[in-house]
Amino acid sequence: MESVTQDTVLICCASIEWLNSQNVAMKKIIYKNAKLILIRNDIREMFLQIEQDKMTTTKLKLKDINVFKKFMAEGKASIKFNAEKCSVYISNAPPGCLIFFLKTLFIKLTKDHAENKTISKDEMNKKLRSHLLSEKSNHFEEISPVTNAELDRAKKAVVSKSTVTTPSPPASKKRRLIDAKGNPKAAKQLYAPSPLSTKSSNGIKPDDTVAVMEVLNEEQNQIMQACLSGHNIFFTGSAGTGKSFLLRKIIAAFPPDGTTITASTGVAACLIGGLVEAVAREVRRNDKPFGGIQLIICGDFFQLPPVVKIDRGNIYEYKRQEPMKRFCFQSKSWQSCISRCFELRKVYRQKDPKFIEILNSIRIGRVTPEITEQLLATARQKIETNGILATQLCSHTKDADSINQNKLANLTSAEKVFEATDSDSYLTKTIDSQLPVPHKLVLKIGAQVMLLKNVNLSTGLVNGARGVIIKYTDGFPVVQFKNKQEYIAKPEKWVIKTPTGSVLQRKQVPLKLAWAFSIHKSQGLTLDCLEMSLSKVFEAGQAYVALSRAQSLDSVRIIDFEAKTVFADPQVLLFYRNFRRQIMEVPNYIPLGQKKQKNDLKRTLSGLKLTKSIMDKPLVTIN
Ligand SMILES: Nc1ncnc2c1ncn2[C@@H]1O[C@H](COP(=O)(O)OP(=O)(O)OP(=O)(O)O)[C@@H](O)[C@H]1O
Repeated sequence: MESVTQDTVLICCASIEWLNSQNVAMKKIIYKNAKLILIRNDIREMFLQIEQDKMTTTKLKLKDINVFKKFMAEGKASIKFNAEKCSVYISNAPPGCLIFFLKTLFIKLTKDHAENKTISKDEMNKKLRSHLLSEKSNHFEEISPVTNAELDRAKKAVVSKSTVTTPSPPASKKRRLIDAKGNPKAAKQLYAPSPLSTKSSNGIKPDDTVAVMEVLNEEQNQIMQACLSGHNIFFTGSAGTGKSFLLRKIIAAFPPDGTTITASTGVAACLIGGLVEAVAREVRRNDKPFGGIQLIICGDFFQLPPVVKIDRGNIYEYKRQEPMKRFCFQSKSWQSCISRCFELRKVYRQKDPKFIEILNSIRIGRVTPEITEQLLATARQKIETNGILATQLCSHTKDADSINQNKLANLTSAEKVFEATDSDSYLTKTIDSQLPVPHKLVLKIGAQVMLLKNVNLSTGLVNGARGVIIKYTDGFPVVQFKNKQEYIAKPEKWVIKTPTGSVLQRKQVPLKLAWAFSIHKSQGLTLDCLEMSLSKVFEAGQAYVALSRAQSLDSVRIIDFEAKTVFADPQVLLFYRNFRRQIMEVPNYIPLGQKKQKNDLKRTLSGLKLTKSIMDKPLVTIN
């Protein structure tokens, strides 16, 4: 399917249904590969044009409409045209594109509504009359990009709840998250910039809103463009370089029906690399790798390796070899399947270059006496503020679970249980294994918790923010965060797609007990205030994962540390050494964030004639 990045065009499936006066469906047209375009006529009325193969075209006037966008994240929405008595049902749209398409629609209609208010009825009639009498044929053009002024006006319209001609559902029906002081949650979704561009594709100049922080950087944008042009991609990068952030944007840029999300570095990926790759070619009768299915693989192999069960009779056991193959880059088809590799270089989670240097060194298993000294010096620092205790990161899950249970039991306040609503109650365990949010959440006043959703980036209410339960309001827990912000935690929705393509959903209060986590469970998180004991870590990359959750050395307390427990998997070190070499030798391996230098590309690195720029990078060193 063609990928389009403008916010005024949407590629999706669309069906249009017309009703008669008794609200019975009279006619239905289905467009499997529809192109929806926002257009205007000569008198600036807005229309939705629906076409397929530039042949069949339907134009519907965007006036007196209702937009239903509850399932936008699944690539679905519908627009009801009240005057025409018809509805357009959109499905299989890339969710990111759908959000921006509807956002543009909303902003433009808000602007038109404001302008129409200032034009008298007489003026309007005059305009209409001259249009009808004009001999020119009816002329349509695509609407212009959203401007700053339009954006500002639309924001004000949201705040003042003006909804007369806006495409949003009625204000009373809108889900409004409020903070404990009764302030509405920022309407961030409507104003987040396009996930497909480094700056908003609308030409909206970044301002100081929440959205600006979420724009793809140049490195990330290069990867996005490579994905959109259909290449098989592998992208990597150290902790905090935005791999998960980018992956979410990539997922949002593809139509949901043809997109499956699976484990990236795990055993599943290994198996896929061998057996399923061949099956895919056979089934699809296509000799290209994976039968032509586009692969986008992302991960940092220096972080925790996949957990491999090696019991007798286990399906992973039968092909076990020494050394054990547990990374997807070890599979036979890796070289043939992946056509482009990228490495993200800009670290976002940490700002302090010294801390980043320490982390880079630990990542490859290298610990100097200075690093040990710096880490051990944190044992004495006080990191607790405003009643928020440090989260303890444990090397073993059972230690973390027992800390949380004991601490909760020690609180004297009454217990309150929050049960999730799952779309399929028989699949609760499957949902549990895929989501961070528990099915059953037991809280008490005084419980230390962590937020599991981005609620408001500008006020620091983000995934991973640490807080404490201070009271209940309307039955919902009120959390006070480290920065003293208060927030009423109402149920939020999580949607996951299983490998078979079915969609599962959970609604739950977005909190989790946070006195302690296992290091394995902390993967992927950014944490506020951390305490860890690193003398018992047992796995390659485990110390690196634990330490790299922190944003700075000031927010972490390392109780004990032994250099010998820090190590990297030799196979991973080898992979990255070759990866770096290939980056310099083969144009398909793209070093991001630096200009390609002709000489560098020509220069071969055999005989270890490494260029200075490579020598400076810790990844090429094997201890
Ligand atoms: N382009 C960007 N602009 C602003 N913030 C960004 C950008 N990219 C990523 N971030 C932020 O950086 C932080 C780390 O991102 P993310 O968790 O995606 O990193 P990661 O590479 O997946 O880390 P890890 O490997 O440790 O899981 C997040 O808070 C994310 O919002």
